Amino acid sequence: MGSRCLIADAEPLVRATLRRWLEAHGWEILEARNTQEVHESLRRAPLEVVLLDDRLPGLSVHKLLPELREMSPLTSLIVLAENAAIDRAVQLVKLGAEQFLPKPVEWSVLSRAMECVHEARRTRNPPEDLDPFLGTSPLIRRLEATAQRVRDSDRSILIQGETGTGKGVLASWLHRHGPRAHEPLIQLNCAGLSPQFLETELFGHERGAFTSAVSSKQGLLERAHRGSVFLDEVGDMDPLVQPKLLKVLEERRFRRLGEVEERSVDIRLIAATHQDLVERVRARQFRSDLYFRISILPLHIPALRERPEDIPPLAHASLAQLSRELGRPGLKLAPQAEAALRAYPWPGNLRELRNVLERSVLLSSRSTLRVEDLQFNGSAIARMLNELPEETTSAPELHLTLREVERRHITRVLEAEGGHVGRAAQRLGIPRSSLYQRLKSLGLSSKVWNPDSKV
Ligand SMILES: Nc1ncnc2c1ncn2[C@@H]1O[C@H](COP(=O)(O)OP(=O)(O)OP(=O)(O)O)[C@@H](O)[C@H]1O
Repeated sequence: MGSRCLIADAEPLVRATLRRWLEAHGWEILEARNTQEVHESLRRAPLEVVLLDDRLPGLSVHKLLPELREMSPLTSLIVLAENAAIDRAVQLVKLGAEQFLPKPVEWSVLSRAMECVHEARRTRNPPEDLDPFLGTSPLIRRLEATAQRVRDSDRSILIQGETGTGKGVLASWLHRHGPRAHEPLIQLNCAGLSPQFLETELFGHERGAFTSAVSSKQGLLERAHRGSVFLDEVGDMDPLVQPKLLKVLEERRFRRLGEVEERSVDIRLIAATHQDLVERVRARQFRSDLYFRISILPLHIPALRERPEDIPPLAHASLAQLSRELGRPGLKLAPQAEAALRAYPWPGNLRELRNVLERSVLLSSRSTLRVEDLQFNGSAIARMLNELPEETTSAPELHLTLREVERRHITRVLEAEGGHVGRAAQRLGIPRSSLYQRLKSLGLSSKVWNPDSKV
């Protein structure tokens, strides 16, 4: 799934034209015809970008922009306007717009604007005020003890952990509590970047290095001089760029693209990956010399399902933060809601926990969330349920095949048991091994159950 962009414009033709171009460039598109629909879309799902016509019916753009800024601080707001006077642009930026594009929009201008959005997201620093060691489990205590030991070292650190476990949050903590805390921390996500792009981002280029290099550009390494570089998804780094990174780590030297002279740079590398790097080395996709260099000090963040006792304190911390951000004081969890959160397997880890709570708070007016307020609908389990055929009201289940009924029932029981195969098997009255066989033969993907769960 691509990044999400909302096109907010009253003109169907404008929406259709922008949609076609943006979809062709990998964006997932939502549309809004007025300001009310903009609010609804933002409440339903997180958005990376809103392309906002400044004459959208409903609230004036002067009122809407500050509201959207507050509702969703990480969404990029780009205003499209026919009146492209500079003082107007300045005014809109002051109100919270990130960019201002004159209408009719030229594709090259839009392309640059969307690239800026991607760039800002790739290099955006992780939130600084989160405590990466929240919880009481032995696993998280061990991680804290190891992190405390390595934070003062100047060696590279490798953080491993599933998606959403908080690798970026830990990287930020390591920088802020390390010897380079007063110097910059520069972040780059290496996933999906072509070797040329990655190289110019990291090392910069000289004027004329390639056709579109009309001026010279400083790379991220130079910007991070004396500070730290956080390379997220380092396992995805193109093999052509890997030896150049190794050279920086070993010799502290590099060349900008198209430059003859070498430059020196002093950085501390914090790398992160959700992949098994040893496996990548074995498959010859990651250089072994670079692996040994960056994995001297490895830190592993455990998945949330391995430490369910940490879920309640993490959920309470997220609710306290949401209380502040959304102006909803006293947000709490009812005991059953807390138990439901504990039982869920959280394939998307802390990020998913935060998203589920945010959605639940936005869609409920209660300050103590009950189990029925919890909005797991973005989760793998709920998606599976939604994919199942609708029940007919007159004769429920009669139109279903036996296989479909079985599939539906097993999915429901697994959902009720938070993806826990052992407990689901007990409820179904069959051995765990038989349930695994049924899951396989019914084609239920491991996303709906927790592969590590024990009876
Ligand atoms: N210690 C924490 N306390 C509260 N929330 C957290 C914590 N760590 C992470 N989160 C939540 O999870 C989100 C993802 O964190 P982060 O980007 O650090 O994870 P990640 O492991 O680097 O993810 P990815 O593998 O996708 O790069 C954060 O934006 C935050 O909402």
